[in-house]
Amino acid sequence: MSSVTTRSHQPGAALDTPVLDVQELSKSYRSRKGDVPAVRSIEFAVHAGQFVSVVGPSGCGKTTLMMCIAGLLPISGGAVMFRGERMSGPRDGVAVVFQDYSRSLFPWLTVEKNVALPLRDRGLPRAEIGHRVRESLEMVGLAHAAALHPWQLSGGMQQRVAIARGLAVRPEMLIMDEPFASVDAQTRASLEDLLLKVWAETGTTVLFVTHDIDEAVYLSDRVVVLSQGPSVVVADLPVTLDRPRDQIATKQTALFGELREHVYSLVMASQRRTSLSGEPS
Ligand SMILES: Nc1ncnc2c1ncn2[C@@H]1O[C@H](COP(=O)(O)OP(=O)(O)OP(=O)(O)O)[C@@H](O)[C@H]1O
Repeated sequence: MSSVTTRSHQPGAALDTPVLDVQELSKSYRSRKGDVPAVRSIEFAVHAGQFVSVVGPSGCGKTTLMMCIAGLLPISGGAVMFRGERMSGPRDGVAVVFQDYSRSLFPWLTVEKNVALPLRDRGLPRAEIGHRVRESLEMVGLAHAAALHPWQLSGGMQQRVAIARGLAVRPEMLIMDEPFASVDAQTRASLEDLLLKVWAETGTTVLFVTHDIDEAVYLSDRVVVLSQGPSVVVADLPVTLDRPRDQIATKQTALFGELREHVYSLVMASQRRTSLSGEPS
């Protein structure tokens, strides 16, 4: 059993201080023709322990937004506040998991060494590194694979290693950018459930980007819907489905159907408005 401190998750509880407060964030990329805006004026907050997903039309700026929030890209305007402090670069309390596990894991390092990497960077003592690596590999069910190399694992297992690496730093917030987009549907469902289990065990705040509206509704406490790029927030919807969730029972509820339809219609409406006017609304 994992020795991680277990915090029982109560959606709606301890929601006073936002862990993350995104204030009028804008980001433009430089091009030869001048600045090209990718996100316009994004505003939302995420409170401690919440699971919040961000969805939007393809190319609307989801990855750009996540990179800005993680402190990996400089912002053009507004502010990203983490626990009330303005973020100006990567922070120890924030871990990021990307879609492409094959590029984020080092093939020449064992699973154990991949997970240990950010802990070595932070200069943690050896014994503490060993403890945390074992703990996070246990959380994702990969304790037995510690001595293997990424290329000896399936895609789903490699993404579990990437998640373990994020968890090993015991982040206050885990940012995930389409983490399950490169695996098959069955693996995706089991990774979603694994993530919900780890989230409930650790109480980590999760900010999750996905193309998949069903996935966003299934996992989240809230779904933030972005417009076509340069994006703004068009809706911030609470998801009041009971927890723990179940791939079959939850998705059969009337509420799940209503929520997915609502989010889907918002995304489609935003796409339609853009293609009719040529301008994002
Ligand atoms: N490094 C860059 N330089 C210039 N423009 C960029 C850069 N990265 C992204 N863009 C542009 O910014 C806009 C938003 O891209 P981004 O990848 O953030 O969107 P996305 O919503 O994550 O896309 P997808 O849904 O396809 O994953 C796009 O028009 C894209 O072409």
